[in-house]
Amino acid sequence: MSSPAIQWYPGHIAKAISQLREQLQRVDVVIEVLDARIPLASRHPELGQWLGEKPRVLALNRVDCVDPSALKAWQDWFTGQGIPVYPTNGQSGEGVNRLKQAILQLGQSVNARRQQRGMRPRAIRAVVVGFPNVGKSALLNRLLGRRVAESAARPGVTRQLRWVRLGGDLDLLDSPGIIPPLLPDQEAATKLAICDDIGEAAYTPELVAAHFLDHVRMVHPQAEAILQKRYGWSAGIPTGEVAVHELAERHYQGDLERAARQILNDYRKGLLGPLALELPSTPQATAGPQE
Ligand SMILES: Nc1nc2c(ncn2[C@@H]2O[C@H](COP(=O)(O)OP(=O)(O)OP(=O)(O)O)[C@@H](O)[C@H]2O)c(=O)[nH]1
Repeated sequence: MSSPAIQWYPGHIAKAISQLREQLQRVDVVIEVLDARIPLASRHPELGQWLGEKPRVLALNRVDCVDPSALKAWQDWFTGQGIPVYPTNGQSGEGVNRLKQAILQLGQSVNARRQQRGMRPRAIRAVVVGFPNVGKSALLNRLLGRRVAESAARPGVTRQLRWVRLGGDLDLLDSPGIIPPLLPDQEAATKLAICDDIGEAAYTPELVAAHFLDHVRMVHPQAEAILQKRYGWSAGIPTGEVAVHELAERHYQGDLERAARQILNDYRKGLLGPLALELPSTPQATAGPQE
């Protein structure tokens, strides 16, 4: 099935990216936040170039939204590529201490250099970057142990770069979700839409929900039974498109958009269970992350 056409680039993002690139000079460590359901689709393709040799850690956030075997597979996959990755849950705080230790450890060389020059140690400066709605603000709050950034269940909440300095061992720069100006990989863009990691204005829910149903049944053989149980579908519904139509007819007086939103929201809220949309064994993983 071909992916629905998706394009999204809100006005504030271009400005945020140029400010972010400016601020990177002042930063010791970069925390790149990925959506554990789609670790490849949620990697920003240009970030590697902007960062150069800057120390970086990956936070694989929303670990509660994927099954443990998928999580383990991704940890092994990233580790195998020499990329340190830290599974986190921005809502519960799980994994955040390990992430913080890794950040502080990476930043240690800054204070070692300062000490050599007879200067006093200072807080490590880190920036939290990633696509919209992946959980950057939630993680920032967890890392600082205080609710200082607004975190909400919709993309595009954080609009400006902002340093948060609480006088502890870590200063953090919160940044708006960044996305590339063009999304040439429409398969990846569709996954971002399914996971609510790009704005609703970018896509048609019916097409995205249909794609989700086709995709999730391909990746997880058990999804068929889960979907049948939740939506009362009989066995053998051939395509996601037919399934969305069927649900709309049965429950929403033929309103396809409402049926589609129901399916997408159920997935996003975890009501279909923890289901990763990408696994390292699926073909796209063999190419490795784009840099
Ligand atoms: N289930 C689950 N939800 C999470 C997790 N981390 C964050 N969230 C929720 O995801 C939503 C988005 O989180 P934010 O912290 O606002 O995301 P953001 O990346 O800062 O979003 P933008 O400001 O749009 O760039 C919020 O409702 C969070 O509570 C997680 O690990 N698991």
